[in-house]
Amino acid sequence: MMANSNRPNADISHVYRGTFIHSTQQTALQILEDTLLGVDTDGKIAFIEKGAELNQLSQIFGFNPSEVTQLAQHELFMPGLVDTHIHAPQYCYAGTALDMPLLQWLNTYTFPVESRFKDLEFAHRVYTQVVQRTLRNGTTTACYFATIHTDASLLLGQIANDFGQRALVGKVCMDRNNSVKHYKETNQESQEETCRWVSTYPLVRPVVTPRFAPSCTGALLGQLGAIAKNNNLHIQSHISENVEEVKLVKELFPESESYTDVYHKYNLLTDKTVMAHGCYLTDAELALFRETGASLSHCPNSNISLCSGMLDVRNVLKHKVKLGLGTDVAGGYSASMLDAVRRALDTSKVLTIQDPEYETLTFEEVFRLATLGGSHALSLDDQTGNFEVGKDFDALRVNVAAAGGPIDMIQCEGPKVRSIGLNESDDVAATQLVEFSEAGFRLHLHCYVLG
Ligand SMILES: Nc1nc2[nH]cnc2c(=O)[nH]1
Ligand SMILES: [Zn+2]
Repeated sequence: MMANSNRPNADISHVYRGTFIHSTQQTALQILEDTLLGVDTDGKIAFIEKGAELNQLSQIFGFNPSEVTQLAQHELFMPGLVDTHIHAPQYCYAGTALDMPLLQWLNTYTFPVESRFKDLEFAHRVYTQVVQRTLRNGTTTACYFATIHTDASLLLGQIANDFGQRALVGKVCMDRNNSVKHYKETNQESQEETCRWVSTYPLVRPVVTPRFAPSCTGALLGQLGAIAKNNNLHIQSHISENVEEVKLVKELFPESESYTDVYHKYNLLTDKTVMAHGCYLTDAELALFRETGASLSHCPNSNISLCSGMLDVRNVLKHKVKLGLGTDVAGGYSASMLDAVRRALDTSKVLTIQDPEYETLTFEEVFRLATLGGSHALSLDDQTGNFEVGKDFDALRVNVAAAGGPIDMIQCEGPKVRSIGLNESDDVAATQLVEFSEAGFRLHLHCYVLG
C-alpha cells in the first residue's frame, strides 16, 4: 500500500468502496475495481487504494471500517464532466434556429436573444434552468459565456455557486456590432464593466471574455489582455470556427499573420486561455497554442449543427495542445456532455470515412477529453478531472442497472466486453441528481449517466 505521506490533516468524512473509473495522463481509461476512496472534511481525496488495504487504511486515517459505503454491483464512480464552452443565455433557444451559418446565425438569433438578459428576472429564470440541467446531465464544472450585462453575469455565478457547480463565468465583451442596435458596449463601458466584473472575485471565477475578434476593436482586445495579465485571470473566446469568419478576421486585422496571431498580439493567449472550435487552425497556429500553453475546446455538435467545420482532434493532440470538449449551447443543440462525447466520436469517424488512413479517436480517448482533458484545458487539473489524492472529490455515481433507467442489462454469450460504452438513449430524462452537502462539501450523485 502506498500510504500518502503528505495527507491533509483534515479528518476523513466519507469512505467509498467499489469500482472507480477515470483517466490519467498515461492511461485514457483506467478501471479500478474493488477500490477504497477516502474523502476528508474539506471534500478532498485523502486516499485511493486497493480494497484489501481496508484495515491498514482505517488505522492510518482513523475511520471505522463499518462506516464504509459499499457501492452496489452495477454502480461505479467517475469524475464529474467538464464542459469547457457553453453559452448560458443561449440555453433558452437550444434546439432551435440552426438553419444558418455562424455569422448570420449570430445576427439573426443570438444577439437579439442575448440583449434580453438586461432583464434580471428573465436572466434568473434561464440561468437557473441551465445550471440545473447541466448538473443533471453530469456537468460538475462549466466554463460559461454570459452576455454583456455585468449584473446578470454576476447572477449566473451566484446561481452556479448556490447549486454547487464549479463555474468559470465570462461577462461578454463586444464594442463592435452593427446588427443589433443596443447589443454592444462602448470601448470604455466594456473596460470598466470588465474591471467591475473581475473585482467580484472570489464569489465567481471571472473569465475575461472578448466574444471573438470580429466583435472587438484591437484597442479593446489589448485592454482585455492587460486586465487578464494584471489580475492573472482566465481568458476565453472563439477562434477559426467557420471559413467566412476566418476571412472576416483577415479583413479586419490585415496586419496580423493569422487569426491566432491577432489574439497573441494582444496578450490573449496564455496558459489560462481556452479558445472554442479551432477547426481551421494551421499547424503553425497550433504550434503557437502549444508555445503559449493556450487550450482548445472541441465543440462537435455546434461545428456540425452550424455547418462550421470539423476539428482534426488527432492533429491537435499531435501538437500537444491542451484540449477539452464543449457543448457550445446553442450552436450545439444539446446541453449534455455525453452528447459531446458521442458527437466527438461521430466527427472522428467522418474523418476516417473521408480518409481511411485517419486514426479514429477511441471511446477511451474521448472519455478523457470530457473529464481530465477539460480540467487541464481550464487549468483546473490540480483540483478536479480525476481521482488523485489532494484533488476535490468531484464525482458522478453511476448505476447502470437502476430501475427505470435507459439501459437494459442483457446477459449474452459472446465476446467479453471489458470497456464501457455509450448508450444512445436519452440521458437527461432518466438522470437523477441527489445532492448532499454534509460535512461542508458537495457531491453530485447521478444515476444512469453511462452504460
Ligand atoms: N458558436 C458560436 N460562435 C460564436 N462566435 C462568436 N460568438 C459566438 C457564439 O455565440 N456561438
Ligand atoms: Zn461558443
